[in-house]
Order: sequence, then C-alpha cells, then structure tokens
Amino acid sequence: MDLRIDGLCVTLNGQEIVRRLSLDVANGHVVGLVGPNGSGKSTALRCVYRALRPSSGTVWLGGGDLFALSLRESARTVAALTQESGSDLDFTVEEVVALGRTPHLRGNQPLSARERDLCRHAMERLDVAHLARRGVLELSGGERQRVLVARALVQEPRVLVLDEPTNHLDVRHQIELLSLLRGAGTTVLVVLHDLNLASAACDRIGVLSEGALVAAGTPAEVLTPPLIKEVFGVDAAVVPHPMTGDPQLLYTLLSPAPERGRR
Ligand SMILES: Nc1ncnc2c1ncn2[C@@H]1O[C@H](COP(=O)(O)OP(=O)(O)OP(=O)(O)O)[C@@H](O)[C@H]1O
Repeated sequence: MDLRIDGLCVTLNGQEIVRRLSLDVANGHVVGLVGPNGSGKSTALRCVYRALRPSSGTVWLGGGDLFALSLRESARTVAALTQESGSDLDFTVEEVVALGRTPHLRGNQPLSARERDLCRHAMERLDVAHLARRGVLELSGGERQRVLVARALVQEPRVLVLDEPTNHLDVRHQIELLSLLRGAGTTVLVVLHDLNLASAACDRIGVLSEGALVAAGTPAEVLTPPLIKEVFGVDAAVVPHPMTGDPQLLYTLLSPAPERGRR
C-alpha cells in the first residue's frame, strides 16, 4: 500500500515543529527519515500512526485519507514501533506479541491456530522465542525491542512505521532487523540515526532539518558530504561499500578546543 505524506504541518505550543513535509513511500519500499535531534522526525511519524493530528496537510494511505478511517481500520493497516512502545506492559513476551492481533479480533475472541502460528513464527524471526514465558519488564532493552517488533509483525500491517528501531540492539540484531524490514514486502517508513545503516536498508531517504524536508532521494543522491555538513555540521567522506556499493560515510572527530593557558 502506498503511503503519501502531503504538505504536513504540525504546530505544538505555538511552535511550528513540522513544516509542509511531503514524502512518498511506494508500496513495499523502505524509506528512511533522518535528521538531527529535534528536527521533527518523531513528530512527523506520530501523525502517520495517528498519535497526533496534523495542524494541516494529509496522510494518504493507498489513496484514502488516514484520518477518515475508523480507528480500528487504521490500527489494522498501520503498525508502529515507537520510542514509547510497550514500556508499560506487565505481560509475558508471548502475551505482548499476541496483542498485535488485537485490531483483527472481536471482543474476547481467542487466537486461531493460524494466529498462534503467526505469533510463534514472529518470535522465532526476532530471536525471542526462548523468552516466551518471561515478563517483558524483566528483559534487556534490546530483547524488549525485538519483542515489540514481533508484535508489530503479527499485526500483519500494510504499512509499518518505526522510530529508531535499532536503538538498544547489538550489531547482529540491528542487521537482522533491517534485513527483515527490507525483505518483508511491507511499506516501511523508518527513523534512523545511523546514516550508514539507512544507506544500506532504505530505497530512499528523506532528510529533515528544523522541521522541513531539505533532501529526498536514493541514498547516493542524498548522502553527500555537502548535505551532511549543512544539516549535521559534520565533515564526512563518502565511500562505496566494498561489498555492496552502498554509499558509506566516514567521519573524523572534531578538533579539540585549545586548552586555556597552554601554548
Ligand atoms: N508536545 C510537544 N510540545 C512542544 N514541543 C514539542 C512537543 N513534542 C516535541 N516537541 C519539540 O519538537 C521538536 C521536534 O521533536 P521530535 O521529537 O519530533 O524530534 P526528533 O527529530 O524525533 O528528535 P530526536 O532525534 O532527538 O529523537 C523538539 O524541539 C521538541 O522539543
């Protein structure tokens, strides 16, 4: 399903946080949203999973206005993994994963055999099946993050929205998660801080700066030294990945400020 963000504006407490953001995610594509801290990435994403109503602009899902759908219909269509997800859930891992089916169930209807299989399969894919009976609150940050991704997958969403999903994950689980997103065939909009992972995982990247989109295109079009300097204030060299050819950024540390009183 296509996702189109069209002229999105968000004003909070009289401050314009997102300014006329337009960004398309074609059906089955992975689009990354990157930008400095406070540039409005999470705020824009919140409009896509309906935690926030934009001040103006439209989020189109497959040609229909997201905010015109019933809450149940949009919960079936869009799954979100957010910074706030699941930190208040005092349930076992398997119970939390099963909650992903909630938008598809009526009342207290139990899960079908297919749905139980779906949950088991998602736990295996996210390497949390061995934790099934553990309480989520006693897991490490990375384990819990993987449980929440499994929950999002069992929702069988047509659009998946993730805010820094690699947060807390070790390098193997980061790579596994992004590979899974690339291979899922689902429309994905993902906020990432690691520009090299974004380059490897995304078909296209949008760059936000002070609430406005300043660049959008393929990783090679967007991740250029002048843009990185302008948006992040950092000098970077861009080299092709020796195995994949994806553009990869190399940084150097900033020169330390001269110490006072020393020559
Ligand atoms: N409810 C709110 N009321 C007022 N200002 C807010 C609110 N929520 C966010 N902001 C402000 O909006 C700006 C953008 O925040 P947002 O969380 O969208 O940025 P971000 O790009 O996701 O940042 P980060 O990379 O640090 O996660 C910040 O300056 C933040 O302080």
